[in-house]
Amino acid sequence: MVEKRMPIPVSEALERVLGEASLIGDEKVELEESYGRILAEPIVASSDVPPFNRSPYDGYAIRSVDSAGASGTNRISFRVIDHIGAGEVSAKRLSANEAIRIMTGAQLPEGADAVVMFEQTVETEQGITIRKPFEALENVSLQGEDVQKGEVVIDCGSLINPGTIALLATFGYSQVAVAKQPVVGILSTGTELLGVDDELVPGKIRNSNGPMIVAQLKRMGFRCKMYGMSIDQLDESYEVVKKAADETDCLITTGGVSVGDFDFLPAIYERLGAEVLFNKVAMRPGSVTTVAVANGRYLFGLSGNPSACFTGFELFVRPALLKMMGAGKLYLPQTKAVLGEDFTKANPFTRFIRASYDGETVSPAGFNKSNAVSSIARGNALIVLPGGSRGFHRSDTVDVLLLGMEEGASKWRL
Ligand SMILES: Nc1nc2c(c(=O)[nH]1)N[C@H]1C(S)=C(S)[C@@H](COP(=O)(O)OP(=O)(O)OC[C@H]3O[C@@H](n4cnc5c(N)ncnc54)[C@H](O)[C@@H]3O)O[C@H]1N2
Ligand code: MOO
Ligand SMILES: [Mg+2]
Repeated sequence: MVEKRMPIPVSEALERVLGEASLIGDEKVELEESYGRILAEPIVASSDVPPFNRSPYDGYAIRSVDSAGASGTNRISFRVIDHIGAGEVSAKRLSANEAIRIMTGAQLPEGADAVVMFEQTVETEQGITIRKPFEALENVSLQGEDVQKGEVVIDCGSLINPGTIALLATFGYSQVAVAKQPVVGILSTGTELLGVDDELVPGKIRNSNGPMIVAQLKRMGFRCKMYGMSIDQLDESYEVVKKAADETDCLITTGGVSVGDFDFLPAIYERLGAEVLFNKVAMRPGSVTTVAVANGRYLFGLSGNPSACFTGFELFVRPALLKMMGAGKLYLPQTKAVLGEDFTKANPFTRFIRASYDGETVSPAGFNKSNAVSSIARGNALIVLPGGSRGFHRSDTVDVLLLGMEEGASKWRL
């Protein structure tokens, strides 16, 4: 008798997975190594930004009071007493009707409270004339207008993006506290599997899941430990899984989780004494996705079918790894879009369709069965159709998860 498995909703499965995540700890890295990592400390402004009042234009620094009453018929003259570029500080202090020629980024001289752009001046023998009055602080970039000293600018748990790098540099963080990255292992199971260089022979296929998961991890900035391929033989697979599980924080296996005669992962989990969190999820593809934990380590048993394997990674592995790092945004960004074509198949379970999203419309990316490889490559998104629904039509609005975005979302509605 084949074992009867009870499917649980995706949200419930996710909750069980995330409930097992323990923080991996943090480490210091050089600023230039920190891109793509998760901040393990908030960024606190060590100074105002900008740190001084400065000119946002190339022009002349003046005292606004001196410009009062200026007009086309009453041009007001200024004597130019100094000339500074960014990085220089004038030693002069402005007196009545004096101006300092100043370049963008230079600190406003003493006494000055406005800047006149070159284009608003006429040069004369002695200096310049202007034809309009300026208000106090007109054309001045104010100290602290961007960030104020002591402010928490970026929260702990944020992804370090290029802008974060700019901030870290602004505040003098030559080293940054970031979350350590979990050690992730990958093992592809299946007697049918060949390496990428092998010739196809009857009954065999090349291992595509292994390299695909390496790339899914790489997209998250992770490297991984490769455990290659193992044949469907219980003792042999057990030894590899045991070794890999001992050496990693998270082991991802592909294949061998269903109810077939050569699907040995369930027996391996049992032999390991692992706790199986679930082995059936109400989703398509990836219904057989199995997640277990042993000694505080994750064992992700992703389905062998490529589309199911891909989806299982994005839905469960990705948020779990991010949670281990204390990330604030665990989930793929979600949006709504208009369906580009009919999808009339019934959805007994929540269905995740590899799809192509153009910013407005989303359409299935071709052949979309669990065993499909092509639609993974052609897609940049997943359409989510709720379980128990059928008959989605062109122009209907559907939920979409976006793939490959730099940073995810902090909430999910599945
Ligand atoms: N009687 C039942 N049969 C099946 C059920 C079921 O509920 N009852 N579930 C089906 C579903 S759904 C899926 S999905 C698959 C899952 O199977 P496994 O996770 O056990 O994976 P395998 O049997 O090892 O392989 C499935 C499929 O994928 C190919 N594969 C495996 N590894 C790779 C790889 N590394 N690269 C590319 N392709 C791979 C493999 O050759 C098979 O074609 O079970 C259904 N059966
Ligand atoms: O796990 Mo299977 O992918 O539902 O097709
Ligand atoms: Mg199988």
